[in-house]
Amino acid sequence: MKHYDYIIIGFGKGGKTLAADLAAKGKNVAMVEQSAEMYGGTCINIACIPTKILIHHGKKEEDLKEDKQNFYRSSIEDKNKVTAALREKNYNNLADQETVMVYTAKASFISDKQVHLESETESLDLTADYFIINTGSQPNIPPITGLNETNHVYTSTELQQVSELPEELLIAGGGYIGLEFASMYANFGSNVTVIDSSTEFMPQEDRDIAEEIKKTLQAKNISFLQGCKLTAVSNHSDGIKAIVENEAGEKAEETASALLLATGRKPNTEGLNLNKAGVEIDNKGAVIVDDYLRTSQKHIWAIGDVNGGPQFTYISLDDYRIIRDQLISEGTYSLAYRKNVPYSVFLDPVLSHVGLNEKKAKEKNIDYVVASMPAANIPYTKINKQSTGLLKALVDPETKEILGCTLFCAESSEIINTVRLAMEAKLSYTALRDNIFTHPTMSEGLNDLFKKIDAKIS
Ligand SMILES: Cc1cc2nc3c(=O)[nH]c(=O)nc-3n(C[C@H](O)[C@H](O)[C@H](O)COP(=O)(O)OP(=O)(O)OC[C@H]3O[C@@H](n4cnc5c(N)ncnc54)[C@H](O)[C@@H]3O)c2cc1C
Ligand SMILES: NC(=O)c1ccc[n+]([C@@H]2O[C@H](COP(=O)([O-])OP(=O)(O)OC[C@H]3O[C@@H](n4cnc5c(N)ncnc54)[C@H](O)[C@@H]3O)[C@@H](O)[C@H]2O)c1
Repeated sequence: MKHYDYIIIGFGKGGKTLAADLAAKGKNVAMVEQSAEMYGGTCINIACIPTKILIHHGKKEEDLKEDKQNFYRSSIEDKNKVTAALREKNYNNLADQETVMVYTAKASFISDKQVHLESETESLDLTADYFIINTGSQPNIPPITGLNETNHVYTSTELQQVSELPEELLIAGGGYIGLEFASMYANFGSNVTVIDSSTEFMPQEDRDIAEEIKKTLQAKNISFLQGCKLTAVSNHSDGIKAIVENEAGEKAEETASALLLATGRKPNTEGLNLNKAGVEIDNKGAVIVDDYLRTSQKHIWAIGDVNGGPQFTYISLDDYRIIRDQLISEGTYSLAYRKNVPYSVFLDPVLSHVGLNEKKAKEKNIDYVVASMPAANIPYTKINKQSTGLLKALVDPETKEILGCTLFCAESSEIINTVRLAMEAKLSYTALRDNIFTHPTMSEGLNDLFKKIDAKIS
């Protein structure tokens, strides 16, 4: 039986980066990926990269989209071309290493030192000293009557494979995927309705930000059925019929050409036989880890979505840093040091956030001053013609440090990283107020946003 120093299960962001580092140190590594369509993991094949390619195409000028079906088809083709190239590059990055073997098979544990690999062509067992579980997450599908008998119902992965633009798209779920897809498909020319079980639109955001976003999405003709659950689906002429139930139990019918299920994602632990390895999971199926991402077995780590942390590619990468530190360096970096995790929701314009907003500051009883500014105040919006949006910043009136920032404006996914760096460095808000930014740019909006704090601080 072949023995490795490390077996990594799942070709995710953290695992593939770790595999390359371990190979550079001369370690023997087996990378096990269940699907030849998934070398490189979720991000490059079915998530961040392909969806952002489509979002980018969707934002192009209207005259290019005159034949919307044709335009959409060519956007899907472009997306497929890029992901295929990335997949190949990711495969070769590891397969070309002398001490790495890539196996295309589904892995499951036999014991805490042995895994079984199963594919259409091979069935074998491997042993290792150490294991990294990096199996990601999968769509969480709530119980919906008629799902298995109904056509034109898709997960985010499946919808990206359909090259026909749905005329009417129903989306169940008003979270990251639901809203990004709503904005994107509306830009491509679909009529979009979002069914969201949450009573509040974007409940985690401050109401002024959420209202600005909702107004912007409604201006794209996106409709919202807030506080409503999708409970049943059936075939209807060339599309689907959906039964939607509000909190009072009243039922309504919606019809559309297609339905996207964007109702959350759950850790991918089914079928791994973790009990045979003595690795514990929680009641949501996530692998239980300590601050160093060690599982209940000290020689087995879990990295990325599967450990139940925030589901972002950059968190999988930061998980990698924690494990790399233990394997290759002094092992001091841990979850305890991870603060101010930013996020960007790729709407049009993008919503980005880091740290506290007013809602969270109030919940935590934290003293703050706040300043806000319309995106239209930034001179660059006269050039990019993207004047929609609102910017907000919270500052600690005692220390003058930045507590948080929400940017709903063009290019906010770039700008937010500067704000986070200032927060991590514990700089005074005046550092951003007075920073020399190039001109004309969206970033220079930070000068004006933080200048507004002056008047709030005595
Ligand atoms: C539509 C969509 C858009 C997204 N957009 C963004 C974004 O813009 N920015 C962002 O930061 N995040 C985004 N995310 C989230 C991000 O994609 C994930 O958080 C990230 O890819 C998770 O990476 P990972 O390292 O946990 O594992 P993954 O990249 O998910 O890799 C897990 C791999 O394990 C394999 N696997 C599973 N079980 C087994 C097994 N038993 N044996 C062998 N192999 C197995 C899977 O096939 C998969 O390739 C998005 C997600 C979705 C669905
Ligand atoms: N830009 C990004 O970084 C990005 C983009 C896409 C996805 N992601 C990641 O992927 C994860 C999964 O995204 P998601 O949007 O699927 O999950 P989510 O948890 O963000 O949102 C799920 C939504 O579904 C709703 N819902 C649940 N059951 C429902 C039902 N029966 N009917 C109607 N609504 C229902 C919930 O109220 C919630 O709003 C996110 O948590 C995020 O971390 C990140």
